[in-house]
Amino acid sequence: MKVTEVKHPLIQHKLGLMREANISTKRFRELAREVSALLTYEATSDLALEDVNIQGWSEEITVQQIKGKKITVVPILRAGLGMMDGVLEHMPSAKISMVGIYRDEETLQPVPYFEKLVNQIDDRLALVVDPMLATGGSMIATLDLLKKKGCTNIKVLVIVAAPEGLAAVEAVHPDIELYTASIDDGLNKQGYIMPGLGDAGDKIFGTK
Ligand SMILES: O=P(O)(O)OC[C@H]1O[C@H](OP(=O)(O)OP(=O)(O)O)[C@H](O)[C@@H]1O
Ligand SMILES: O=c1cc[nH]c(=O)[nH]1
Ligand SMILES: [Mg+2]
Repeated sequence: MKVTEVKHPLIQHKLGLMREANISTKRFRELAREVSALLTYEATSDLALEDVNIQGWSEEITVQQIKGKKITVVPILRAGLGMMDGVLEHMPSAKISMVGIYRDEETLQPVPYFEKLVNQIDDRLALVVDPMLATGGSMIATLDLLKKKGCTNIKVLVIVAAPEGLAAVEAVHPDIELYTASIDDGLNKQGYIMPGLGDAGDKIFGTK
């Protein structure tokens, strides 16, 4: 699995701000969106371009455009929704595929509860977004689902990843490319990422 920890100063600065204990819902949301936009910039740096002829201001010219442009953003509900707008800043026409999965607080096992994917998802690059990769269970369940639907071109964007979650995803989905703002120290006894961000879904939605 290709894992990229994006060390760009803007990302590291914004991630540091997200870790502050008393951050407001508004600020956490803003920063999640901003970090997601920057991760998207990095994750799409290898998209193929093609030459296209257009009418320029004085003559016909050849410009470059992204080839195919078939992308679907896949937020893992709920917290993944906090990253969606940041991704869409760079690709406003992308289709959205929703996957609802929560992690059982006792067993830490993923519990799927919703699924609405775009048609012909097998034809698209899927950008899966979730701020937290902890045990990896929720991400593995999402990747299993996308592959079952025929998706072969998948990239994952997470704001914070635990080494345990990365190893778990790698073991089952070694073909995936993953971009993260930070590989943190590891999981605590409750399965939270340390130092992490706390409960990202609660922080984005203002629930406690
Ligand atoms: O890697 P894992 O151990 O599976 O944990 C990570 C998952 O936990 C969080 O979601 P949560 O279950 O809190 O749901 P929410 O987004 O609705 O708050 C997070 O957004 C991931 O989806
Ligand atoms: O640290 C963690 C782990 C799972 N889900 C979160 O929101 N935070
Ligand atoms: Mg949550």
